[in-house]
Amino acid sequence: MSTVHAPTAAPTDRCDLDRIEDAVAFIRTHDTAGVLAALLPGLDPAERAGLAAHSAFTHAAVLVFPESVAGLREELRAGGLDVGPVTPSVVVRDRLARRYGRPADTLDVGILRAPVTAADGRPCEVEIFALAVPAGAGQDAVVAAERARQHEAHLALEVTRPDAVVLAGLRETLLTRGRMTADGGGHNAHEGSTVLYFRCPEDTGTPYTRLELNARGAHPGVLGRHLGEGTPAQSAGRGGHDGADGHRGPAERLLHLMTGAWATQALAVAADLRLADHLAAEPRPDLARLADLTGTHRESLGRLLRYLATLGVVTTADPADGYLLTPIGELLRTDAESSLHPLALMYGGPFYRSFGELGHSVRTGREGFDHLFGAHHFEYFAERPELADLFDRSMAASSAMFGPIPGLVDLSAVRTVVDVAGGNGELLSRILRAAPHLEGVLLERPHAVEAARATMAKAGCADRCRLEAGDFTRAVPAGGDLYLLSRVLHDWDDEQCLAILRRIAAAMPEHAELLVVERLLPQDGQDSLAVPWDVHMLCNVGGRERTSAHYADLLATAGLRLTSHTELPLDAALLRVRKA
Ligand SMILES: C[S@@+](CC[C@H](N)C(=O)[O-])C[C@H]1O[C@@H](n2cnc3c(N)ncnc32)[C@H](O)[C@@H]1O
Repeated sequence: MSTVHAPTAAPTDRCDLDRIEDAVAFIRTHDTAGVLAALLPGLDPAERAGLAAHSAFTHAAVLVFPESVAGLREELRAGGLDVGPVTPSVVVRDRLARRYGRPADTLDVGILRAPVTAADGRPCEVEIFALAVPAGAGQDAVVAAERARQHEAHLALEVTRPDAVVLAGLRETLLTRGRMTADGGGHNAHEGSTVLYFRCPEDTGTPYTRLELNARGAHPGVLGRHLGEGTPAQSAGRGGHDGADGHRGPAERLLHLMTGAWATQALAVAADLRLADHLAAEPRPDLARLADLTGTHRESLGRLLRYLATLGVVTTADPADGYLLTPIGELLRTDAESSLHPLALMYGGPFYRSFGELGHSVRTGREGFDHLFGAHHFEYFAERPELADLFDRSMAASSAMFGPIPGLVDLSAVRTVVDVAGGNGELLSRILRAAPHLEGVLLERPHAVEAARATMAKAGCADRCRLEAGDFTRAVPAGGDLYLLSRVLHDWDDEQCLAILRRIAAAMPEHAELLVVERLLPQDGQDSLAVPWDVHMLCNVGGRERTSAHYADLLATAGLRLTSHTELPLDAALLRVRKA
């Protein structure tokens, strides 16, 4: 296929056809070694050659959204791609259903496969997952989020002579040297094969976010270890990194869990010393140089760096050659986009001290923060400008979760957006920037309004945004077309949430929509950042994380209706709400 041409009045969106075309071009220009170089830029040539000797590139996969899967097949065939018959996809359909809280039977996902020759002349395939989106199907949010995040785009390797030792070695190299994360897998008894899924590091520079490693036969030992590896959140939570924990016994794992607070403090000290900034400013500074730059005790700093290396924050082949930041460590730079530097100081500072009062919270149901500091954290921070500023910057640190929101909502008919407790204005400014016809109103407590003013000015939206100092339990600005309530409800118990939601419902005109951003507790015991953050809310704030069903109940009691929810980055979700 030279180009995928959409026929006139093509039902399939051009961007989807481009994505397929890109996948075909990727296959044609890559052999196995090329795929490994693209996905694993951190590997040295010998490691890459070792992997390439035992595996072969088999396919590139993308997810697209035609009006009909059969129609897409015809378009692709007309464009010269030799597409085989459509087969239904259960795995991707169920993943989409779980991700977006939709019934699986409302999602029609088919698989199309077409042969494409790889750069080395070997036969490969492009694998096209197609979710049929007929006009008016109400799948806009799913389509927008998947196009933005490309969860299903992946590359696949086949282990050429699979045995348990080879498979274990490949897996180990991908996890430890390739900085990939275990992301599930399974044994298909019907096909007699084992598949291990990996999530790629974020800096690969390809649109492919996952790698699939297929091996003929059953490999229960390797598969069991891979499944036990868990998600990145679990790995971070237990203080280990990469694949190392998969090989630890129960006592070692428990010791790592028990000493998680040491990792919190090591990160906070690294942040306080601005180690990441120093490591980024010079090529591979060595220990003596870093000790000079940070004014620290050289030998002790070396010991801290060794610990940070085991946490996956810095790396060094030999300390004498100097230290480098890993992609995780890069996020501690103060100038990184969505830098987590302020959060490292917050979780290692005031919230570290108050988390020591968790026992009090569990025994009494009351906040550990108030028990230690004598005031609710909002009051305590409000009276201490330095802490209030750190809190605002901490909230901004996880604002990556807001990225897809302007693309998920049709803003064309909206005129006024009201952000209730909008914090430093990060979310509202992103929405105002995305649609220059919009006017914004941001309600905040008096001490927080100045931070929002600075954000609006920086975003060039100051003249389109009114800042109101006020209290959402007393009044919420009326007459908006779109209301935002981001990371507010989790700060409060159900009774207080109802008071806030009733104020908002009273202020909303009939046509208005409310967007709620929160982390959702999983209903099925799965891992999510919402789970540890729920305990943080209990101890430090007096609020809680909730399931979508819990939010739906609260909203209904306040005269509102949850219409859908969509995944956002960092395990957050966008809940879309209308008046009941
Ligand atoms: C967790 S922050 C979320 C900020 C912002 N919406 C975001 O997602 O970044 C909660 C915000 O609620 C504000 N807040 C707390 N009580 C309030 C009240 N009674 N009226 C208005 N805002 C309040 C706080 O000042 C804080 O900025």
